[in-house]
Amino acid sequence: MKIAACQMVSGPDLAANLATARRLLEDAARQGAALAALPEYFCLMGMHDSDKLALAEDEGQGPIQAMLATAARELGLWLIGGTLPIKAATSERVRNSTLVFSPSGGRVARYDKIHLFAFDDGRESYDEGRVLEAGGTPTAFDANGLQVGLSVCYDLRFPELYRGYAGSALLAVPAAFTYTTGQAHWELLLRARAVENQCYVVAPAQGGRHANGRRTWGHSMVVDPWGQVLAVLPEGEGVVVADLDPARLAQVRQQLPALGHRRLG
Ligand SMILES: O=C(O)CCC(=O)C(=O)O
Repeated sequence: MKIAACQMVSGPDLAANLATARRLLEDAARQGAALAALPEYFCLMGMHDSDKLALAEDEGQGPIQAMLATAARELGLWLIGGTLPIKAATSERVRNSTLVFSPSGGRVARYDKIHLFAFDDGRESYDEGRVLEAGGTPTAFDANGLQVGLSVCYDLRFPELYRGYAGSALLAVPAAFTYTTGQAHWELLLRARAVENQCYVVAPAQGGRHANGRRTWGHSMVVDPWGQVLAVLPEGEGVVVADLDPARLAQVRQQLPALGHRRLG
């Protein structure tokens, strides 16, 4: 099964971002991908945190979700819809949500980012807790018999989330890592999650200079269960495609049966 990670440099214009996402998904399908993933906030890298509130959709409604469902159906893809803001049920804040659509266009899973990013090195500062409400439910879905565990960006730093997905064939990590932290940790963490859980990792990212002045690290990639980077795109818009080979997955787990040697839960 070919899997694709789409890299974007999203800006504040929703229509432009949706058009770019669609074009990249078409490219992924043309390259033979059966599953494609968009990055965190593919629909918006706004000028202010509060832009997310203005764009937030009710679950099951709105132009962003309509675009994802249509693209999945028309292109025949399992589509991991990066993230988009979904209105929280009981507060003014929003959830940072990944919605997954099957090739028939039906929504099969929703995962809300659990760990909210905060960073301040005196030059850059982020605090997602200002507008986001954290999710609390690890979520996996089944794509043609392959289990896929969901996560978002900063979640990558919390290995216990992925341990809960142990046995999955694939981990998905849509992201918008900062340039600073990405340069230091992105590949290291992705390869660690792949090696320790003996599975493939698909990591679509934001990568470049955004209209809001922010710079993201990019390096969207697919990693195999041995920790090898199969495909990577350093910066700018584009698609990376690699083969998820169930035989390779079984071989790694058989040769080094570490998943079966866990002693501490
Ligand atoms: O963990 C990091 O270094 C970056 C995380 C991030 O940018 C995010 O979660 O949006």
